[in-house]
Amino acid sequence: MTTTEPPATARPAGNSEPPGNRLPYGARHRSAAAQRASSMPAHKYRQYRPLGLPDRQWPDRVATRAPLWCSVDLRDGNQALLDPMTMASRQELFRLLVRLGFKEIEVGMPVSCRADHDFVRWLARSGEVPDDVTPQVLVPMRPDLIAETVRALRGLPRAIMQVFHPTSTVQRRVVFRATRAEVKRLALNGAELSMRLRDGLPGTRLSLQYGPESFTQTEPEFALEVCNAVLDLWRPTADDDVRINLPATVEAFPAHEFADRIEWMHRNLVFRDRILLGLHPHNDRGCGVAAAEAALLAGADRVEGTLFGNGERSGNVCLVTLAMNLFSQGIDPRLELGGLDDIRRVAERCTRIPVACRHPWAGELVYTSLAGSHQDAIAKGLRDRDESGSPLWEVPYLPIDPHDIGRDYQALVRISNQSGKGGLAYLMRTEHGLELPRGVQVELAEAVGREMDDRGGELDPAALWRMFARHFLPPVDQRWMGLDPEEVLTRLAERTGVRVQVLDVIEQPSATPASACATFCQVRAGRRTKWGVGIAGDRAVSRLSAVYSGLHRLGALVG
Ligand SMILES: CC(=O)SCCNC(=O)CCNC(=O)[C@H](O)C(C)(C)COP(=O)(O)OP(=O)(O)OC[C@H]1O[C@@H](n2cnc3c(N)ncnc32)[C@H](O)[C@@H]1OP(=O)(O)O
Ligand SMILES: CC(C)C(=O)C(=O)O
Repeated sequence: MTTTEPPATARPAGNSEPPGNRLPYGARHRSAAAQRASSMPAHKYRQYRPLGLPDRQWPDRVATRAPLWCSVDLRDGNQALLDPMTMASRQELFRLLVRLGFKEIEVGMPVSCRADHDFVRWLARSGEVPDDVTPQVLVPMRPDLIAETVRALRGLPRAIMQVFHPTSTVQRRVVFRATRAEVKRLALNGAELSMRLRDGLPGTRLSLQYGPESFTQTEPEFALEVCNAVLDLWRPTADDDVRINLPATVEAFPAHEFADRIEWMHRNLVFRDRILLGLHPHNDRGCGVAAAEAALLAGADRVEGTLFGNGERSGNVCLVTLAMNLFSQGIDPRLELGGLDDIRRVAERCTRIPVACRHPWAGELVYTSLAGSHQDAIAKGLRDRDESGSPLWEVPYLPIDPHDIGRDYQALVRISNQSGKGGLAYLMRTEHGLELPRGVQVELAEAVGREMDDRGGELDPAALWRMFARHFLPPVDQRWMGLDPEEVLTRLAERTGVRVQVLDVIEQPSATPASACATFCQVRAGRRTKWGVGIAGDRAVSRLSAVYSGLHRLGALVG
């Protein structure tokens, strides 16, 4: 498609007519139809108008490389904090971002407050900006503020200055009270001044970036008209570093619509082969990551976002999630996320906002399973991996190897009343060195399940051991010591009149604790069977204890 007109089906955003292609979700399903209408005032809101890009290409593409990342933690992230960052926390976060490998970092809006200004000046003077890192600053399209911003940059060898103004229908009407032509003039005046000041800033290579703020609530053809007008003015050469940044200032529609609009812009922007096309997604609908991923497939080169999605309202797009999503597909994320828990702690300290325990990839609980069948599958997957030595990670329920982000396997399985034998066996093996035979696993799971149903909560590995010991390791009657197990069984049978047998014996020579020998015996008394366990430094004692344990569990020890 070569036209700059939006496709025939596109209508300006904000039109109140319902779109023609609504999908009646569940309309033919009886139970869906039975849901009654709510009293929510949905009439106050309008549905977006789909752009309608019939020959869209992005759905058939797959990601092959990481985009150019730009962290806006120190600007958009900071601007959203109730308690903005101190100079020390800005410095700490900047150093972290550099360590992680960000090459472009928005460091503030120098005209917004003294702290932002001072931080940019600190960067210019401190020598802390590595040669391959470019700081970015943001400035509204106001001549006085642009001039002041350029002054704040002096001394920095490189910088990106992002000039922006809102273009949405509602902001044109209520904020600027201006026509489209007047808003376009505002853009051109600011763009012209930025270019002039850029060329007069000695010692600084200044890259220009234009952002039509509220792009998602702007008619696509107007957003394109303004962007192309700015580009026509800047006339980027192959050597210039010029960028267009398309923000989902407010996430206003589903991810596929954002991608359609980005693909349409990508096809119709002038000088497209000489500029970087960036995204700045927010997360109002909770789809910031999905929207960014789709829009990258649609032609964008660069993404602005924050660590763990801190930012205005529901946040900016989370760059950790985007990068980890690529990593989990076998693509180098070009960010060093190997110490994700440390990264999270620094971000939490600087922003004073906790990262949710379910946050993708980074949350405290995201590699932990409490459900029995999941625990069983994870344990089997890890064992298969040990045995096969395959370099590929294929463990059920764990999309990546937790080691890759610095977690150990200890917290993978946690015991609750939802756990089954697989999870218990995993913890008994990894935490206590006991390889429980399947029969013992089953009996332990029954016992643990009953107790956990009564007491609720979680059973940590030490408590699990205590419960195991209570059920399977009764103190052996001293009168038994030195006896032969077979002899004990014969005597017991004579005394009780019940036939007592050992059906199965499994020995584990060097179990922990204390490198003891563990013996598991399945014992039958009459028709009933139970497993018993003996752990002792001496093999014979261990075996005798196991028989004793089995009989004890059967209630067969009388007298
Ligand atoms: C989506 C984003 O995150 S954009 C970044 C938002 N960040 C911030 O707002 C934090 C920093 N902002 C500030 O510190 C201040 O708003 C300043 C210093 C930029 C301006 O302060 P003030 O001059 O007192 O203006 P104030 O913010 O109250 O009002 C905005 C004015 O600028 C205009 N304006 C707002 N945004 C822009 C813009 N991007 N370009 C040009 N003009 C703009 C408004 O129309 C309004 O004009 P008016 O005074 O004629 O009504
Ligand atoms: C100014 C732009 C990039 C922005 O922060 C936004 O639109 O959210």
